[in-house]
Amino acid sequence: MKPYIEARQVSKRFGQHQVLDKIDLTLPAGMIYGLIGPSGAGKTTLIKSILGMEKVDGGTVQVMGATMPNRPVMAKLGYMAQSDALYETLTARENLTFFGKLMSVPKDKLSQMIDYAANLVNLTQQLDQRVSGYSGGMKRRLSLAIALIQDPQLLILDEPTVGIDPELRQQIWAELNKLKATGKSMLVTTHVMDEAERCDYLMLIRGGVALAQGTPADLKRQYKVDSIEAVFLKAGRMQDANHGNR
Ligand SMILES: Nc1ncnc2c1ncn2[C@@H]1O[C@H](COP(=O)(O)OP(=O)(O)OP(=O)(O)O)[C@@H](O)[C@H]1O
Repeated sequence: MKPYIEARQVSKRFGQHQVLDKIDLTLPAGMIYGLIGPSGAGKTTLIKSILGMEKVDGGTVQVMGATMPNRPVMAKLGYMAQSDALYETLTARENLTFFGKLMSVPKDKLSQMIDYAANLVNLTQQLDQRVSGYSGGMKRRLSLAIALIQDPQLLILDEPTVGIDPELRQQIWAELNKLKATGKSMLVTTHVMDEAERCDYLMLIRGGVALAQGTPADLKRQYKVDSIEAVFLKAGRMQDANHGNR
């Protein structure tokens, strides 16, 4: 079976600024892949390049065996962007209905999927409230519910848990793991180190360069430290030292 995502040597520049430098990423079925890095590292640009929303300057990207953008593949994936794109004057239910129809969720399944997705993100009680009255965290949760509405095989989630309280974050991660157990895959960006530890595989990215890639356990072993945060700091110092030597 082809990997869900296969990116080879992806490079991207904005003007003179090299934002991605020869990135390789392979996401097979049944895996949670974490992209972790500081603000401006290139995580969102990598995701947009994978989705075909940014044109790359070098390298190749395939999603489910297709070059993006590709409509049939888009229908099989759920994408949660970093900024919420919601209809503020509509209720959450109306938003979910709109996006469900857009994603061609069968009519007889739509209300069941809305209940499932709303329950997952703990919005069942507020489903019929207008989004304009939602807090930032509630909007994040609704965006996640929308990404799940067509029961996608592949989820691409850009900072899905920003503004979400720790208890609900735990629940969301538990659900992501359940989805994974059914063969679905997720590409998730995060700043939060304990979330990085929950991923099956990580790419540490800084200044558009993949500093390190591996399972959390492998990375800690390789860098001889006991946390992903420490791996990051050590890999970053090594990157700085190499730059200094140039
Ligand atoms: N359309 C654009 N035009 C010019 N520069 C851009 C554009 N989009 C992103 N950049 C630059 O590319 C770099 C990487 O941005 P990107 O949003 O991919 O980082 P990130 O790792 O997702 O950061 P954050 O965690 O803050 O979202 C940044 O320096 C950003 O300013």
